[in-house]
Amino acid sequence: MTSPTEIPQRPATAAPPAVLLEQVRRTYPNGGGTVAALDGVSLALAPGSSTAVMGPSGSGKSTLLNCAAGLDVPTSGRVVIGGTDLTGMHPDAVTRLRRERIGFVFQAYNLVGHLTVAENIALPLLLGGREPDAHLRRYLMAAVGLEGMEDRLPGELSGGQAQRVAIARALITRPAVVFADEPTGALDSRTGAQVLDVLRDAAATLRQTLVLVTHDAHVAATADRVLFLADGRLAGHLDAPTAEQVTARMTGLGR
Ligand SMILES: Nc1ncnc2c1ncn2[C@@H]1O[C@H](COP(=O)(O)OP(=O)(O)OP(=O)(O)O)[C@@H](O)[C@H]1O
Repeated sequence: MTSPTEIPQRPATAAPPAVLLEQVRRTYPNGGGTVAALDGVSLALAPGSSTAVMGPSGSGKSTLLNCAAGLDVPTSGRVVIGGTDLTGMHPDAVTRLRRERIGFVFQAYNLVGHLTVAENIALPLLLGGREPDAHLRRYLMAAVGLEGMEDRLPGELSGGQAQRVAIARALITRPAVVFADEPTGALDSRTGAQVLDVLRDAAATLRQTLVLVTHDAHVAATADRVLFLADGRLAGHLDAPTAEQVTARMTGLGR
């Protein structure tokens, strides 16, 4: 098993925010008018920090993640990833930036059914014309507890194992920022907790910035900061909170 300390680290520099949002607004057509899924959200996330995003259903959490990760385009406002402004960028350039600097873990795993575990993990690199780093791949397989399962197909995996593959796939490009949208939402609570430990430990080892949407106060309480959304707007934050504090704040938001 490869020691995490053998993985080359990103240099610690006085870097710009890993993620910067300025007055981000995203509207969708709704009947004759529009609905604002995000209504002027501004935030800055420090490199290497972990942030949980919480809020009632429909408050804009997924829209926030999708806009911040370049998967969706704000109607107005700016998204800046590690100093690179996505505003007005050609979609191909956004795709490249996403492949190189952003990892995304979805609730539904989104693995490619006819590719093996090893092929799924290597996919983001192969799509970008890069070869997987064998050393990092071995480290990630061990870190997510999938050693020996390289040749399995997604259909032969449990939900927890599939999400571990998705995590390894999100980290194989050594992204600066990892976004996870309810990554444990489809798992039982014990498996979910294990998968989350894997994600947190690997992100910390690789010094990645982690942004996580969750409905679980215990999960949120493991982050450095919890951001609360209501009706598409930021409705406060808590730093290093307990699960009880998070639950109390969510209750205050009407959940
Ligand atoms: N593609 C879309 N077209 C129209 N409306 C949308 C679209 N995507 C999201 N919305 C609306 O925007 C609002 C925010 O949705 P979003 O999925 O971001 O919320 P959420 O907080 O992630 O919700 P949940 O916790 O239920 O997943 C909701 O009112 C939703 O109906």
